[in-house]
Amino acid sequence: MALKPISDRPTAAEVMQDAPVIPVIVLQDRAHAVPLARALVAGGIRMLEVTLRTPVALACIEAIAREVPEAVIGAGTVRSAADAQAAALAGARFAVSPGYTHAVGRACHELGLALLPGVATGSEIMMAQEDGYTALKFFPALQAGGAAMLKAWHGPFNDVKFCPTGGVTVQNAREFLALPNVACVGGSWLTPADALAAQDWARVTRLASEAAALSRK
Ligand SMILES: O=C(O)C(=O)C[C@H](O)[C@H](O)COP(=O)(O)O
Repeated sequence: MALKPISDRPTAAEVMQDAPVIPVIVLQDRAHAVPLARALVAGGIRMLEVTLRTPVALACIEAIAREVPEAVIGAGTVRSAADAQAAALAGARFAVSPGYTHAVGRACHELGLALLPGVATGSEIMMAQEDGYTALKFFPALQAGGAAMLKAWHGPFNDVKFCPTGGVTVQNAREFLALPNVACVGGSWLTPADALAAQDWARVTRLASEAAALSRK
């Protein structure tokens, strides 16, 4: 299947629309970054979020940006302006944050870095909207109210699109993806720690293909 070309600087909406799932990746080993990214791309998933949770995360982002041009690398767990700057410098083309602050919003805006800000309440949605963000991550999705919460938000916030993340699995993804205000979901299930440790890239490709085939409304 021919994939659509992606701009150098995708918007947050473009990041969310590319595939039904954004993989949330935790890398412990710099050597895993490139083969893992290639395995995901081979399965049809190219918007990749590497979380800034490990000491090798920025080096992994840099390696993927340099060596896997078919992927669009993003940084997750962006919690400060400094995180956003480091991610952009490493080559990240989008950022995902677990919560929202004006400082993170401003930094990403100034860097020209697409941001999917994390929100879990109406007030946080309003803060992000005030700063011009309308493509948001709902985190932690399952724990903060799940699909029922998104249905309730669709009334007052019907101009916002969400990427629910946190507790999403291949089993419950369909329920989220069927909602009109969900553009995609995020999750770590495509890149299980044991598959990475075993360097079982074929398993990652299978999980990615299965995720890429999930249907959206
Ligand atoms: O690291 C971050 O920036 C986060 O916001 C957390 C992740 O999005 C979730 O940990 C993914 O959740 P699971 O798919 O349930 O593992």
